[in-house]
Amino acid sequence: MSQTQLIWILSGMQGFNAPMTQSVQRFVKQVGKAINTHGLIKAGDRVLMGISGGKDSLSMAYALASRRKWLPVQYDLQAVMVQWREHPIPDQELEQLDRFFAEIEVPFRRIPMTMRPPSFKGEFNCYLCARNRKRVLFELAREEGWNKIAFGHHMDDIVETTLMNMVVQGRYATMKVDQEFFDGLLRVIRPLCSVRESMVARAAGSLGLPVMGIDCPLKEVNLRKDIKRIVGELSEVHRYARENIIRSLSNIDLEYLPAQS
Ligand SMILES: Nc1ncnc2c1ncn2[C@@H]1O[C@H](COP(=O)(O)OP(=O)(O)OP(=O)(O)O)[C@@H](O)[C@H]1O
Repeated sequence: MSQTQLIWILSGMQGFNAPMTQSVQRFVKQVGKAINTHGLIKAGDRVLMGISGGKDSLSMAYALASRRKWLPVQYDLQAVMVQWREHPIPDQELEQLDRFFAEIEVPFRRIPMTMRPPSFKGEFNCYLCARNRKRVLFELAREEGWNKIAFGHHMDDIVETTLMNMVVQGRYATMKVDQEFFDGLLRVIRPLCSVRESMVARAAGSLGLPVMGIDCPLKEVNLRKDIKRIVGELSEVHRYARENIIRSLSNIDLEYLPAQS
């Protein structure tokens, strides 16, 4: 057996602990930059990571777990998936997730929940789903003393939310990178805030993360999909359109605001 073959076999055995490829290194570095710029994770923090099984939250888990290995700053991590009974996940996918989290040494919990209680009569939508999931995670954090909840929203999510608020609600508002709740007892953080979706996708692909095919009947029809296409078109007009939309959120020139009608 040649030396190269041996290295290849050994790195395969290391799985998610194998040396990082360049695209993964770039991704983890960009996450670290956002964490440092916004002071998102500090020594002693207890961080609950919301895991959907999609590429974003799994990549986030990988980045936060990897950084913890080489940083002098220590923090606790736990991964939690709110598992909707209405959308059962195949056993094989669950096993792959369990294996991934065991390898990156992060405890992983699944909390089975019902999306629509029998008392619910209205029409279900993405907003209600996200609100239910947040409620479950907030309750868990309060009961167990986790002081931060991390979500895998990336730069494109933030840009899309900004445009959706402008177009649909006539509001210039966005998701916060670091949001305080209950007088600062709990904070919601978004460590992927300055990473483009394309960079997350490249890292997830290169790592071979066990990304689940999420079985949501609303995912192909929602408004976000249209806005995503428009953001893509804007970035063809200007390659830094996404970054500039984000910058504009803290660079508002009030002089140009029209009088309120
Ligand atoms: N079922 C869930 N349980 C726990 N956290 C969740 C769940 N679904 C979503 N989240 C958290 O909320 C974030 C945003 O959710 P959204 O449904 O918008 O996912 P997304 O942008 O497609 O990201 P992902 O690729 O992680 O699924 C996720 O990145 C994750 O951190």
